[in-house]
Amino acid sequence: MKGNVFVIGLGLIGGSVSLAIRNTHHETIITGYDVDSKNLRLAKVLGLIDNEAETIKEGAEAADLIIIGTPVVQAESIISELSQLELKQDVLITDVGSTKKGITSMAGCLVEKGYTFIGGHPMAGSHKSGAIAAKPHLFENAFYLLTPYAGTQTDKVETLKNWLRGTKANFLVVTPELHDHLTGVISHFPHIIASGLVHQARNCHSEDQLVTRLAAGGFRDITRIASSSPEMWRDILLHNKDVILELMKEWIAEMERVKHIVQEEDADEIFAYFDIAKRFRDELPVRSQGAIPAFYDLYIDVPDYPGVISEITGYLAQVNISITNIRILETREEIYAALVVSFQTEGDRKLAMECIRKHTDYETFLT
Ligand SMILES: NC(=O)C1=CN([C@@H]2O[C@H](COP(=O)(O)OP(=O)(O)OC[C@H]3O[C@@H](n4cnc5c(N)ncnc54)[C@H](O)[C@@H]3O)[C@@H](O)[C@H]2O)C=CC1
Ligand SMILES: O=C(O)C(=O)Cc1ccc(O)cc1
Repeated sequence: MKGNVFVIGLGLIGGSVSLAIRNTHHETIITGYDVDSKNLRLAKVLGLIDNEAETIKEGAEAADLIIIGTPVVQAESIISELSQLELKQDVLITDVGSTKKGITSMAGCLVEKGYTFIGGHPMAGSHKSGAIAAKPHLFENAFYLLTPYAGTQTDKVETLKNWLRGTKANFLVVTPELHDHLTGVISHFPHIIASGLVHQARNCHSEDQLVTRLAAGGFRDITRIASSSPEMWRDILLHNKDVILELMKEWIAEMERVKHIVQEEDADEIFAYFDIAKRFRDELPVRSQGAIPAFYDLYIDVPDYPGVISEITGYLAQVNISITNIRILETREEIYAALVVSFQTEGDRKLAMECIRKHTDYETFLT
């Protein structure tokens, strides 16, 4: 497609969307704006955008597509600022925020002026931030939820999908209310629980320092999302307060039930609690990306000898496979493997597994 795209907020998400558009629509000019002038400069140097704008007005009034890539709280004031400007009448305005009800309701001021606002949420990301972390393939196979303002023509939604097709994401149109409920269940609330588990370990740590050593393996994995940006999660919780409070009520009731069956030593009910959860989890799709980043971890059962890590990384380097993380499991209780190597994509993990199998007889596992 041809035209002017304006991206406000060139962090991990705004920058990644910008790159995906740049890689697909070669005749498009992408202008960027960021309150952090160093980050804006970096976005230009890294090729995320073609031009830098000094103000929102400068970029917005020439734009055919405006993407708000800022945190959710700032997105609301930017929407208000946009509604005061003389935008092109057929401009499309979207955002990337993790919550949709508040932002879409705020966008009423744009709709009143005849502009089209379609809320957006590409559901993939990481704990990294800023232009430096942006990647064109961040959203590949991820869900990209769209929440058009009531009454938006479907051809506008199709035009937005066309602009965004380079993300290679799976688009789904939902209402802002459904969006906030679903993401509350599968993304926002799990972040509270992950942080809660870390708090519990921290409290125990003050009594017994051994807890941090024992927490190295599985505990680290299930609480990984607790290392995400505290600012971002603060804003998300404040924006999705009603849903979070409702889920918390249900969670507390469920925990009371678990407490009761443990107290009563009701073995059948305790078994059913785990069994029902296991069955539901085992049936969850594994192929597409969900809101919480996938692991792409490969477990390698290596013998314990000095130099084994460089042996493995050496084989992977020979075939140019990049590693994002490598660690040794201190306990072997759950899976019979000692080295965990993480990759950026499923493809890299598959190649790595073939490579290790070719060069060694170490067993490899996916979880
Ligand atoms: N990080 C993640 O994994 C995901 C985040 N999101 C959502 O995407 C949005 C952005 O998050 P990230 O890209 O991770 O954050 P980020 O911190 O990497 O980027 C945000 C950028 O917005 C800029 N900014 C802040 N206020 C601004 C303003 N008033 N005007 C112009 N620029 C401004 C910042 O300087 C920064 O460069 C948030 O709403 C978040 O909820 C959505 C999906 C995943
Ligand atoms: O980095 C994390 O913790 C994630 O779970 C990724 C993520 C964060 C926010 C979203 O709205 C969607 C995905």
